[in-house]
Amino acid sequence: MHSKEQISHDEYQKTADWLMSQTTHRPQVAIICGSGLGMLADTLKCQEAFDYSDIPGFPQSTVQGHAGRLVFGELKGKTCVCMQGRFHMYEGHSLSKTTFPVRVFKLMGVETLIVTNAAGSLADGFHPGDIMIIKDHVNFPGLVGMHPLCGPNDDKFGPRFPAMSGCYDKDLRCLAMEIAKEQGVASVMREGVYAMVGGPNFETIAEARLLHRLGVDAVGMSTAPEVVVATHCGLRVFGLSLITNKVVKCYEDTESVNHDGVLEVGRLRSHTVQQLVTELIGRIEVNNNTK
Ligand SMILES: O=P(O)(O)O[C@@H]1C[C@H](O)[C@@H](CO)O1
Ligand code: HPA
Repeated sequence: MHSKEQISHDEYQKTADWLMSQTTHRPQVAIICGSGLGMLADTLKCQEAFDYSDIPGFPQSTVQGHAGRLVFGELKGKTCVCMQGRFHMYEGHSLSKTTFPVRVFKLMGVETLIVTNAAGSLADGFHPGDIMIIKDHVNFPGLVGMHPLCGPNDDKFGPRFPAMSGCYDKDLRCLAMEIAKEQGVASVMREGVYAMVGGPNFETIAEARLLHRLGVDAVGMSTAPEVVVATHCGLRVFGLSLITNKVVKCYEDTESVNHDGVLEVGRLRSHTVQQLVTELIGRIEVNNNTK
């Protein structure tokens, strides 16, 4: 894997220009769908969709539950672009490729990024089916230099040393919690810290215990690089983790997690997640996209 592959500004621009030549939609909000959460795109009206394989420069999705389609459309008066399928480091993509669409969205005029993922819970009191608003993250690969911003900095996107202290927008987190209360789903809502690990294996019990002791509430294999790149280029970010399983922390526990189970919880909670994200997008303040 080339974790430090460099992608030039021109390459991002070419993809953005190609997409803008193929659709008249000018998105204000981008959504990245996590495992089993691709149905978020189904809510978009006046859809135009592109297979990743047809988009110049786009990587390909290889994971079950990640369709590999970029869907444009309207939702509650906002123009959106939705990734039905994301790219993970463990698929062998470089981190630049993993986060490639985020910079393309920026160049297309997107202002707000909504990231979703499936995650296992470590926090006591979190259960499968709960929806965690991401308050902050621990980017484990990033801490050891497997980081999408490694290499020469592209000043056109952002500064060499970006701050990450407020990377999950506080107002959007409050708004989402308010909406959840109005929709009568407050009892399944949580807020917490997401940690990204490299995957693709699920955690050992010792790893689970370590993460728990470190104060991690939910663990997954994505999202942090996308959020880092989005924050670097000035996008406002909101993140949700759907808790699909409890991470096994006891040697006596006979339960074990698998990807089909992860996807199944996505299906079961699809309606709730859709309702929440739809209403949030409806209430997000955006400017006109003049690209
Ligand atoms: O794309 P996300 O982070 O939602 O996918 C999670 C992590 C692994 O890719 C997979 C494990 O079931 O789901
Ligand atoms: N660990 C890591 N990634 C995950 C999990 C998990 O338990 N569940 C869904 N994605």
